[in-house]
Amino acid sequence: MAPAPDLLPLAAARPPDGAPPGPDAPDDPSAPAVRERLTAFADASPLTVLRRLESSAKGLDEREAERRLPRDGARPLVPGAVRRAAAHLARLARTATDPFVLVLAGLSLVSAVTGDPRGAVLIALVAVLSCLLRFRQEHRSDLAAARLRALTTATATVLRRAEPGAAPAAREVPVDQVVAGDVVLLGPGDMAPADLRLLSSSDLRVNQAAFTGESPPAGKRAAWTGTGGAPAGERPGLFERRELCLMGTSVVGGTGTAVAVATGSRTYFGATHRDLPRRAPATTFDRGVRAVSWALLGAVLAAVPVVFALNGIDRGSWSHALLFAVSTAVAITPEMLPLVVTTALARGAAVLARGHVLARRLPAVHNLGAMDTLCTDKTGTLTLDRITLACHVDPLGDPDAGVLYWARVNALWSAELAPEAAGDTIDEALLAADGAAGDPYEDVRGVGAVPFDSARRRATVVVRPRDRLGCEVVVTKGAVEDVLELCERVRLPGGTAPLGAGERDRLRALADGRAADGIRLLAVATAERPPSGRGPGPADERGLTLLGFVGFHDEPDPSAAGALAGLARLGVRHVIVTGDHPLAARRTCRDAGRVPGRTVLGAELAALDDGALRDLVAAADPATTLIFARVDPRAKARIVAALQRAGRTVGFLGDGVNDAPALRAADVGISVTGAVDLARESADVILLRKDLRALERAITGGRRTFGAGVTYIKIAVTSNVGNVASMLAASALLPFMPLLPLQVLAQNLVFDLSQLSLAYDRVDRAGLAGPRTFDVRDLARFVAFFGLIGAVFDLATFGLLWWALQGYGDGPREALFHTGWFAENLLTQAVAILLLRGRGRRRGSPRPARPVVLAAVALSLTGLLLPFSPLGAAIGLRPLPAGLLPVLAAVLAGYALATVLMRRLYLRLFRRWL
Ligand SMILES: Nc1ncnc2c1ncn2[C@@H]1O[C@H](COP(=O)(O)OP(=O)(O)OP(=O)(O)O)[C@@H](O)[C@H]1O
Ligand SMILES: [Mg+2]
Repeated sequence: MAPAPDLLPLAAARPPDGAPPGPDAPDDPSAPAVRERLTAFADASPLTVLRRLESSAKGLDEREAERRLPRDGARPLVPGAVRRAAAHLARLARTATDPFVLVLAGLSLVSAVTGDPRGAVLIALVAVLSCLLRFRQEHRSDLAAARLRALTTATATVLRRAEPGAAPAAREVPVDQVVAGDVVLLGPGDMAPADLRLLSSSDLRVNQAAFTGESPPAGKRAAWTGTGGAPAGERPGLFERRELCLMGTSVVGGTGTAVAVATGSRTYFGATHRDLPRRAPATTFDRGVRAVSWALLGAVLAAVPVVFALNGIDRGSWSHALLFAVSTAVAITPEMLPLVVTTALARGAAVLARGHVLARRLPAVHNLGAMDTLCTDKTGTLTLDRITLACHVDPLGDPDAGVLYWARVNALWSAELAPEAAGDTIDEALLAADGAAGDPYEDVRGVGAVPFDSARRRATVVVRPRDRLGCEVVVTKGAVEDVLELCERVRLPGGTAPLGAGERDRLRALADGRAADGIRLLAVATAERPPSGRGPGPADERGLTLLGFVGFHDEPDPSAAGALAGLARLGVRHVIVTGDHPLAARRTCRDAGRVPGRTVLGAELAALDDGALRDLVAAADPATTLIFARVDPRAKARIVAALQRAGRTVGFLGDGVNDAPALRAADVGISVTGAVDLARESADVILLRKDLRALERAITGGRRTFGAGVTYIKIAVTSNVGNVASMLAASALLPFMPLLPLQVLAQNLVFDLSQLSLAYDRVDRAGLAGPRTFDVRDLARFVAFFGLIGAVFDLATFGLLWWALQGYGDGPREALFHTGWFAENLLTQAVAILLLRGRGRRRGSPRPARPVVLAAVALSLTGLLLPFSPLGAAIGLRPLPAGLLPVLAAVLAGYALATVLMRRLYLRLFRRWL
């Protein structure tokens, strides 16, 4: 096998000053120490590095790797027990500093100071209980999420020998089993599994954006620059060192081999980031919640001073008035919101997992529900990526064995010289094709390769024919338009001829014709040159002569048509974003049962500014599929961003290295299990089976989860706002407080617990018909309509209670009034949950789930029975006289009837429910 191009003659290695540390050297985990160590590794020659790490270019043997594992590999950034304890503490701190808990703690303190120890203890209990509930739920969802993530961990390819003398073989191992001294093979889409010192490379480019924030990839070379002697101030930074690929960076193009010099917590990444900073943009749902929270905060700020003043002025006890005002503030806030949302999300993720869809991040479930546009690539998503050779033709379109021969030379030596980039389905199809003349393995010897990557859309090898001394052949194959640009001549049956403009047009038309038939056409071109003595670079692809074309079949995925039809029914628009030919994309689109719409080329895209691109995507016809063809990876991400600017919630489904930037930019990045590591690591959701129909169920699942959250918020805010409004009115009308502060809190707690059940409810089918949005105006309308009914019936209750309790003395009357209103509140709340959760059985809402029914029953029983218990007595409730029950029943019936009527009116007016 030919030597790898950038590999330094190892014998020339000279150990520089400041030799790098050996494998068993003690390590200082601080960032400066790590930087120092890595610099020493970069300064040293490859041979020195390998020697220091007691390894060789052939890799470690399995026994040695195993010996190093406990010390070196499988090392999480922080030991497991410490990490778990830290996570618990952090979670506890988070729940304990929740604003609601802080308010309760403050209230408890005020009660203690104002001489109400019983109140203080009760309030503290409420705070602790809510803390524990939330802690447990978050812990469980974190565990579930970690389990799901573990199913999709990345692997690395290392060279290992079965035993010390044996030949090395490439082996896939989980990233956490890579040890210092392991020789790692890098290809497009791989993530650096450790801090690596390159041993050889070919046109290697690495994305370091996670550290440097710069998106253009950085070129890397194994060449030893020997900067060891330079003064410290003039040394390049770690990321400018071309010899190093640091953990957390990923390969976007080219190939390389490298030795792992540091793993886990000893890496630069480990020293600087204890936790991977994954950008988690706010979901549509989060943005809605934030808007609601601000509105409620405004309501609290407006209500509290009024309540305080009314109760203080009227009744003289300012400390009591303060307590009451703060309790009112607590009553208005939907404290259970985070808990309900995480519970619903965890449930949603579990349901998705049953349908073989993994949510790597919980909030992605919401975005699945909100997604209104799905971008997909073509190859491997809409097609099966089962590529077979269809034709090999000369520039006139006639069958020609010579073209196939050179295409195979290119495929074989690409795979041979850059094995890390192997696995390309086009190359595999070429190698599997038989019937070609000559044996590229015997006739020529590879000198160097510039492997395929999506931005260049071509692959080049340089070979030396064995029968012709003093001659090298550059062989390029790739996308027709791109290769034609590089050609100066064309080989025709009579000999070669210069490639004029007319001839170029003819060749392009020939390629278009094939593409429209669904054939994937690659151009093949060669150039002869005297041996140059160095490896090839993109600059060598010059003065080529076009030999002809090789064409491939790629079967359409039979599940695609059904899946895309399903998406259309769900109201999700479809966009194709592909690196392939525009006509091939249109053909695939038609094969998948969709009408191809406007088709935009990568070159056109580059000429548009962001605003124009946004207008273009906004103007696309929703009934057709918008197509972007011949786009490179960065343009894919740009298209996603443009759709987002046009107000869409965008999903991106892709499996290639060229999809990674778009997967990250999308609201939901979706990938499949077979995808390259980089694509899977960039995605939020993974389809465990390669069946697009799973996506339809996942979207419905996302909408359910979104719907459950919205239902909770609507019901909670409606009843809280209605309740506080009547509390305000009562403060002004009554000679005493309508409820004692403790009673307000107790009532609030039971409300919240009962509303928790909504996370388990069945969702109104109408909520699944289209992408979910969170419309704050719609929420405000809902609250105004139904909160009003609540307040009206509260006031009716006040009047009736006032009238019914005439015969009692001042003290008992006040206590009974409190009890009556307390009971009535809980009963109406139970009715509200059952009636507001959907548009009604007759209009197609499903029956409430059992937890919801149980919650409603428990709520009613608490309202009726708590006054008879010691706990009720402790918060100042008295047993209700039997005579009051008919009064309560009448109000309740009135409330239920009014709500049903209002629901009908509301639906007629606004034609939508939750
Ligand atoms: N191994 C290869 N050698 C040479 N050229 C190739 C090779 N593989 C692909 N190409 C060319 O590069 C183009 C772009 O490939 P890329 O992988 O970016 O996208 P794609 O796989 O065609 O499409 P999609 O984005 O839908 O997955 C291909 O259409 C083809 O013309
Ligand atoms: Mg692809």
